[in-house]
Amino acid sequence: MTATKPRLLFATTNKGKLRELRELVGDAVEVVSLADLPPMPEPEEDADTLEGNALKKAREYAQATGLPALADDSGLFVDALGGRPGVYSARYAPGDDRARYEKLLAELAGVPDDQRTASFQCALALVKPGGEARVEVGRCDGRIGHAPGGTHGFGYDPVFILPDKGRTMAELTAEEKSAISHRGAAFRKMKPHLLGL
Ligand SMILES: O=P(O)(O)OP(=O)(O)OP(=O)(O)OC[C@H]1O[C@@H](n2cnc3c(O)ncnc32)[C@H](O)[C@@H]1O
Ligand SMILES: [Mg+2]
Repeated sequence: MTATKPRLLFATTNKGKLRELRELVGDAVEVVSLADLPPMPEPEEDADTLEGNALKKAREYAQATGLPALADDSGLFVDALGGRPGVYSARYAPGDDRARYEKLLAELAGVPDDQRTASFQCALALVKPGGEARVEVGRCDGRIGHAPGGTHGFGYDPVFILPDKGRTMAELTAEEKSAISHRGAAFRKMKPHLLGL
């Protein structure tokens, strides 16, 4: 007899996140994405923490669909900018990912290497249809380069250097990224709770 796999909504509009989360979860659950459902309004990300926004997104999508929902709120925290863009990373500059990392490089022009430290941080929230909620966080430390490099990943990956590897996040394979990333770290803490759905 085969048990039915739990269904889980990956509540994100970001294709890069969706790809990474799908690979992380493997075939343990049946993944539903927003693209599989009728269009619904995007939650307003007006909390002042990643945890708050992740919970808000997961709650609203779980309520709207009746499915357990996993949402991700993440950002890049740059020490020389007092932690900016942080929780506002998606809204740091209008346009695409490239416009945002180009603005970051411009803002950091002239800042020496030892002051270019930064961290990617991720909050994952799981909300069940009954409202039960859980949040897990993950973090990855590195520094901002002087020019983009690499074609993998998404977002700010081309300008985020892993000092131990001497490569940017966008120069890693998907597997290498997930093994060390903020999202991979948060996911590994969340995984047991996904299997218990
Ligand atoms: O809210 P959803 O629909 O999930 O999608 P989003 O792209 O708006 O996601 P966020 O609100 O969490 O904003 C995160 C920002 O940080 C960037 N980001 C998140 N994770 C990243 C990663 O692993 N590598 C590079 N950039 C990342 C991403 O490109 C966004 O600009
Ligand atoms: Mg967003």
